[in-house]
This record gives sequence, structure tokens and C-alpha cells, in this order.
Amino acid sequence: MVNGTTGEGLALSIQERKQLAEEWVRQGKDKLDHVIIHVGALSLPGSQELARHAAAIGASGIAVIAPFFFKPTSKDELLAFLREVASEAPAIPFYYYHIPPLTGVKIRVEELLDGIKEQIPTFQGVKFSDTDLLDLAQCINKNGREEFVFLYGVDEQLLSALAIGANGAVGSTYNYLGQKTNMMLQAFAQHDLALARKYQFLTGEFLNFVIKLGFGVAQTKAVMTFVSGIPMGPPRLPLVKASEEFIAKAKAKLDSIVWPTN
Ligand SMILES: CC(=O)N[C@H](C=O)[C@@H](O)[C@H](O)[C@H](O)CO
Ligand SMILES: CC(=O)C(=O)O
Repeated sequence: MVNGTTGEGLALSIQERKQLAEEWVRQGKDKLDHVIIHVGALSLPGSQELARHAAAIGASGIAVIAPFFFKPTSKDELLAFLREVASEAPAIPFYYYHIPPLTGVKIRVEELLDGIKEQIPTFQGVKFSDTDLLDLAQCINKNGREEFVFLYGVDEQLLSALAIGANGAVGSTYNYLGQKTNMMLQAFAQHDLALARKYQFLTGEFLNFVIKLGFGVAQTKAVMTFVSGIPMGPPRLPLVKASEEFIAKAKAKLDSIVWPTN
């Protein structure tokens, strides 16, 4: 998922977002199963322009957050906005990116799903970045025919979401804890709950530690940089780059974790 939270999509110009989308689609060809472009923006025309662009360059889907300055106050208002964006890319799957901690838009997804297919024929699922597991469970319960996918986005509690039927995950920590998380997914699929928990507890131990130090996109970028060796660069204002102290502590913590060997 490109130009979302970790990629600071909302801090980029339309032109920068297009450039990044193009590069990811190009580089992802024959390598990535999906390249979903986040095209949410505060203005409807901005979002529509990005949706048309994503479709034109061959993205495999688009995702949209709720606009968060002038906020939708009801399910119908949100749906109307999403519909106007989705209809600009009528041939590719549409995902709603639900992230109330950042948008402040708390409209429950379970409500949004009612009649969504009629309004948005390309609706494919939700990236669900909220701790309300009752809402998620109700979405999954309503999705009896399994038309839609629910990709969970609170990484520290992914296992709980899997238990109630989430289909996958999209999150910032998979940029550096992806392999460990895949081990958790595998253990869960093999019904080895004890092993799956162990992975969740350990990724949770790291996150719990960094959250106490102050953990946002800037810090995520710093961790991605020291784990991968690929310089992610500083974040853009108003975000400021992680301190050296944070980096040293986070690195020491991550290095100290002893992962299961199976
Ligand atoms: C609010 C937020 O940024 N959520 C991210 C995904 O959507 C997560 O991946 C978190 O960064 C992660 O769960 C760490 O708290
Ligand atoms: C956190 C996440 O999934 C994103 O960068 O959009």
C-alpha cells in the first residue's frame, strides 16, 4: 500500500504522490501481488485526480481514508464521498482505509457496509486500523459470503483480529517485522496458538517499548532505516526526525529480542 500513513501520503504534493505511485507500479511488476495506491485527500477533486491516475498507470487497487478537516458526520456522508472517488477508477478494486486515530472519523465500519456494494460496485474491503474488535467482528459476521477482505492494521493485536477472521494485515511494522509476522501467520494457520502468541507477544514487547518513548511515522522510518539499511530520509514537517537517543534505544531493544527457533 503506497502513499498511506507510513509513506506520508497526506504530506506530499499531488505530483509527488503520482510519481511515487508510478515508480511502485513499475518496480512492483512481476514482484508484488498487489500495489494498492492510497488516494485519499482533503479535497474531492484531488482524490479523484489521484484515483484516475492510479487506474491509468495499472495499480491493482485504490484505498481512501475519510476526509478529516471537514469531516463526514454520518455513514451516508462518508459513503457519498467514497463513491465519488471510487467511480473515477471503475475497473479496479476499492478499499476503505479506516484509521480513526488519525482521521478522527469514527463512523463504524459495520454500519458503512450496509448497502455499500450498491453505491460502490468496486468495493473490495477495508484496511481496518482501529482497536474496536467488536466492529471488526460484526463486519466479518456480516460478510458471510466472503465477498470482502478485512486487512487489519493495529499490528500489536493482529492475532486477536485473526482469531475473529481478519483476512490479512497492512501496517507500518511489517516494513521491518514482516518475516516475524509471517511466522505468526503460519503458526496461526497451523493451529499452533502457543507459538503464534509468542510472536505476538514479542512484536508487542518491542512496540510497547517504543510507544512509551513516543512512536509515530518519524520513528517508524528510523527503525525501517536501521533494520533494512535503506535510508528512508527524514519525515516532512510538521513531523520531525527521530532523535539519536530514540534510535539507539529502539535498536538495542530490537536486538535483545530472542525469537522462537521452532
Ligand atoms: C495509527 C497507525 O499509524 N496505525 C498503523 C497502521 O495503520 C499501525 O501499523 C501502527 O503503526 C502499528 O500498529 C504500531 O502501533
Ligand atoms: C500503517 C499503514 O498501513 C500505512 O502506512 O498506511
